[in-house]
Amino acid sequence: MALLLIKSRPSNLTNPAVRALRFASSDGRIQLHKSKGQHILTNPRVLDAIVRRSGVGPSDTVLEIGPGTGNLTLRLLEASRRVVAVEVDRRMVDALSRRAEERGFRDRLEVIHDDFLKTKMPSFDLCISNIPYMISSPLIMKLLFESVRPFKRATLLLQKEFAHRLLAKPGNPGFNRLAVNVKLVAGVEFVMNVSKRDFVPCPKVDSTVVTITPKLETPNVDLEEWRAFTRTCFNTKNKTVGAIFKQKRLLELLRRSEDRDGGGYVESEDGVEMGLFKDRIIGVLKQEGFEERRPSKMGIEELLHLLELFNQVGIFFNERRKI
Ligand SMILES: C[S@@+](CC[C@H](N)C(=O)[O-])C[C@H]1O[C@@H](n2cnc3c(N)ncnc32)[C@H](O)[C@@H]1O
Repeated sequence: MALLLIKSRPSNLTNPAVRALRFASSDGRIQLHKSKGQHILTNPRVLDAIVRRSGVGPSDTVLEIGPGTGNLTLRLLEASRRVVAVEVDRRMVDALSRRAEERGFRDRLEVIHDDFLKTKMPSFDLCISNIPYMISSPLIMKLLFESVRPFKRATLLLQKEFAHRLLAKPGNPGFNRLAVNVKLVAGVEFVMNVSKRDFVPCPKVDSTVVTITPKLETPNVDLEEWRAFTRTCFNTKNKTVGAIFKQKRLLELLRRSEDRDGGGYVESEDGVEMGLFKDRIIGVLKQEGFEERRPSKMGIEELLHLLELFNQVGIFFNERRKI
């Protein structure tokens, strides 16, 4: 029986202009690549605190994204039933596998050698990771919207400013589309700040640990439509939602604008045009150019439903709030 599972796929992260850094680890010298976000968390107190605050228990399967040389992984193996780690760098996969084997953990560790954003999502109870910061947004979207089955919680070490935008309330500076998308399906909580001095090599920015807990019930919404809708709302900087969709006026205009064939365009005060065909919204045209969208299944009723959901996540249509 293969005890240490390593699934492999060639990496496409082969930028020749990569800026490499020298780092002396306990496993020998490994060249760390900034382009892969390789900042190793070395402070044992912080590592222990992350494990403790994650609430991991002996029955949990943990997903770790970007385990690196395994400083966090070994602690997670001590505390959990099983760890599935996804790592893009072959050298890290080897270093981690060696360390896990030395510590007698090899039958409880599965290492997937792949880019997390491209790999098939494994099943897991908890995700606990010091992630590569440059893929933070797509990583969180993948966790929340592509998980095979519901998971309990994700405990993530994020760049401090990024974490604070996720924690921001509607109307606060920094509140962005990712925060809205996350808020629809999950709750985000602050856990602790981590100094940049706790990493080797020392990054330019401090970090923050947050937990992201999926809601037990998610709203009844076509997530693809929701994401297109929030993209429209957040593409127009420094505007309120009310300015983008003047609800009554927009709907009146939409209905009146329909031509003989059932198609038409209307323009809002902010230069946002919506294309209609037989009561279906087929595209959004803005001052900067046409935003490509597949013909939408969304009709006027669905648009109103999305606006209602916006209220539920705390963005009120009629309030003059900046988003
Ligand atoms: C910030 S380091 C964290 C290392 C380790 N978890 C720690 O706490 O010390 C990020 C790790 O993610 C890996 N990585 C970068 N991009 C990745 C991707 N797209 N998929 C999976 N792993 C990735 C890097 O090779 C690196 O090992």
